[in-house]
Amino acid sequence: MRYVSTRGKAPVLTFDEAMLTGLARDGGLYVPETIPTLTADGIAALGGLSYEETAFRVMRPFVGDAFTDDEFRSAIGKAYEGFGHTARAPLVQLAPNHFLLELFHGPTLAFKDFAMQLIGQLFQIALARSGRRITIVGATSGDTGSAAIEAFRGLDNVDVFILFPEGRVSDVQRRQMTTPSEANVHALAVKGDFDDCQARLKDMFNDFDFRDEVGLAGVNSINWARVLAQVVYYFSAAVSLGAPGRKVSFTVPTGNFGDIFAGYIAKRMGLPIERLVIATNQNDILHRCLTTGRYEMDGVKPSISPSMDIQVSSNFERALFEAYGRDGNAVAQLMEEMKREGGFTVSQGALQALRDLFTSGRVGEDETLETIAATHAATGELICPHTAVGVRVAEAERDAAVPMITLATAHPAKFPDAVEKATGQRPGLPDRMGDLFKRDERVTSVPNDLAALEAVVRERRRT
Ligand SMILES: Cc1ncc(COP(=O)(O)O)c(C=O)c1O
Ligand SMILES: N[C@@H](CCOP(=O)(O)O)C(=O)O
Repeated sequence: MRYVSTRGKAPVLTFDEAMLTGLARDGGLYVPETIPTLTADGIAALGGLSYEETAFRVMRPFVGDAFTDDEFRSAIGKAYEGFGHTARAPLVQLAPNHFLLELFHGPTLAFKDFAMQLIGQLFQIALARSGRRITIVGATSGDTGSAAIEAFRGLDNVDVFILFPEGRVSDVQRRQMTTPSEANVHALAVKGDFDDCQARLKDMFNDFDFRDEVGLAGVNSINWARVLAQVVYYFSAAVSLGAPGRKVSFTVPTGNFGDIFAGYIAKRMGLPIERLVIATNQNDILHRCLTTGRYEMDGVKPSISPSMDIQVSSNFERALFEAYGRDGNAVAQLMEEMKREGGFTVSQGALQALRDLFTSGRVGEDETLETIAATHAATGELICPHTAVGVRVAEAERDAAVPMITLATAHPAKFPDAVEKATGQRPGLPDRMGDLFKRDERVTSVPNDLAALEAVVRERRRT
């Protein structure tokens, strides 16, 4: 299996190379050259299997020769053994034909653990083989950062630097990143928003001297392996509701577009998905784009679902690549225009292709609170604000005939203030995290400036 860049000008790589490379050297994102499919029988055979075996069968065709079957199985086994639910990604019924897919039973209580725990294992195998050491730099609006730290903390051959927007993540999220005491972990509070963090991260990848000097690697959803690991739970959920014999739809609370792009890959692989619904908070660039055809920056507005406070949605580039018939030049031009003018207009043909695949909805702050309250009143479930954005859009978009699965992307205890405001109940952290607010914090405040950030990485990384 080979991987090509969405901008068409970077070297073609194998799975492990693409995983260790992160951003392509032409600024694009790696995608598989072809998308493997599973037959209806192959999908039906997933029924009743463990999450781990499903993961192996769904992801194996994308991995090629990069890992042996034994290595890959062992990595999957270790990745999910620490999850707090035997099903790993259980489904809970919210209403007739509306289900929540709980993706927050991993070590840091958000869906990011599904991919990060796996790539942590795969990186270790690949690095041990090559004898390399790397510097991971990640950008986070709150959840990716702690998941990355959890997956890579304490490793001798990896340093992890996480850029997060100062003052714009929840207290639990910040403490998950600032309290680990391992010497290879560095939490950097950037004076800016998530878009600034992600832009500086991409600037670092495009500074080839720096990139090569520090052995830069990326674990954001820039990294294809992150997206791939998230494809699995679309299969496990759909099969448990009757796929391939029965169609299902998914609503996905969306920011950087990685999670819903994984759903698109599942559909391309043959999973009978009727609709993929994008749910945004007030940072609604994706909803506006699907509605108007114009993808235009509007400034990040802080919200009570802070992990989705994103405007420049990294993986949308992967969707554009598909919508433009895999034309890397066209994508490169759009991305240039975005950089120059802060927006671009999607061609009619590509817009239609996107609309054939995705529908969308936007949820304001009060509606998010109302949805947390209404869900609690109707079902007794406490849901996080991101999940609430999904539930609200799903309720508006779903039709009675096809089961709708809304992705519950984080544990409510990561956002206790919003949940308490809506329901009067303050969700508690699991016992193993009970001392989170007693631990010492270690964080460096850094300006939103490439040279300053690169200087911190150079100075702190171990050589
Ligand atoms: C809790 C939560 N929900 C939803 C999202 C959106 O996911 P994506 O960026 O893959 O669209 C994120 C992060 O991006 C998140 O942390
Ligand atoms: N919401 C994310 C933003 C970064 O997402 P990624 O999936 O591109 O790594 C976060 O919580 O950090």
